[in-house]
Amino acid sequence: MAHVMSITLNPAIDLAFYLDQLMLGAVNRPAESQLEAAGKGVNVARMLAVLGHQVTASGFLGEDNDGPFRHVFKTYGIKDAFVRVPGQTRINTKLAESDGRVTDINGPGVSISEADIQTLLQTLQQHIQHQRPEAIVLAGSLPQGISTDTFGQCLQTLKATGIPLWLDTSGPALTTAIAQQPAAIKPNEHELAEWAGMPLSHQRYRLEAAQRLHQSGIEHALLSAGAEGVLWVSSAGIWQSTPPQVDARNTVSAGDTFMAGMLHGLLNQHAPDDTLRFATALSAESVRHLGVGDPQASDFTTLLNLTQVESMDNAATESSLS
Ligand SMILES: Nc1ncnc2c1ncn2[C@@H]1O[C@H](COP(=O)(O)OP(=O)(O)O)[C@@H](O)[C@H]1O
Ligand SMILES: O=P(O)(O)OC[C@H]1O[C@](O)(COP(=O)(O)O)[C@@H](O)[C@@H]1O
Repeated sequence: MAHVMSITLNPAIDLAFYLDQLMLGAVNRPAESQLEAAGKGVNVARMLAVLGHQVTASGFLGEDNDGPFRHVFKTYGIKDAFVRVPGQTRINTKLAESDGRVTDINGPGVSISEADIQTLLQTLQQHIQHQRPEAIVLAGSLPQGISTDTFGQCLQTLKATGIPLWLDTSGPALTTAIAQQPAAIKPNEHELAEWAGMPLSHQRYRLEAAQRLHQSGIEHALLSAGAEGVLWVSSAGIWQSTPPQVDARNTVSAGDTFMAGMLHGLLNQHAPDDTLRFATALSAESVRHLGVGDPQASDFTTLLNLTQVESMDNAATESSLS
């Protein structure tokens, strides 16, 4: 199994409520609530650790409320290389309703200073030199105090290590990330629509956008679209997957589970269709509950068998001719 470094610049403690139906402006009494250390890179780290990889997690954590993170790192055997900064890590609220709708309220996060950024870069360099990870994942939004320019410089530093860099972010940070030509990127269709300059509601537009991403110099362009599945454009061809129908209770962290599943398959040199099938089935498994996917779920083999994967190479050729 591989060593992976996972970076979360703006982690969160996720507070999830399960409601029949959200009533705005009224007292809501959820049937269930849960509090968990999260943030995109933390979720990816946890999923990779579950899949047997050695993971070092880094980024910034508020020193006043890092208990839930320390608990997760200990439980999953993740090496804690987070830089502590004054204040509290944000709490993100997830309101999951019985029809599968989820409302996210994601806070801005702690304020990061120039000195904090330098400390983080030194910490990362030490860990990278010492452990030589086979991949670096950087996932999630930017905290206050990190501009897209600074983010771009951090990405350049990471890319200069020569270690494949996997990115998942949104908004202006996504545009900056794409410009740095990482090894892989995984936006969802709403996030990529901003960069593409058009809604990606149809498969044809998604295919064009994913191809453009790959042609811009990104080896693995991964475009996810919730229950409609994933498009993957790489030099190994174009693949599409459709997840099985599941009872979607909480879609939070589905994207993180998917990204970890893809990295797992590629690090283990699994065939492209097996890699995509596994990651898609694992992310479908994850939406049935809070948190990342469970490859030990009793029906996981059934989910794998029900996940459709097909080569799109012909469709892409037809699309470029029309
Ligand atoms: N309702 C759903 N049913 C089955 N699988 C889902 C569902 N929502 C998400 N997934 C799986 O999780 C993957 C990532 O979800 P998506 O919503 O696209 O990403 P993100 O969580 O980053 O917004 C999808 O490609 C799909 O495989
Ligand atoms: O950094 P952002 O973009 O605010 O996202 C943070 C949120 O993303 C999550 O990691 C979930 O991400 P995905 O649903 O995309 O997998 C939550 O745990 C967290 O609250």
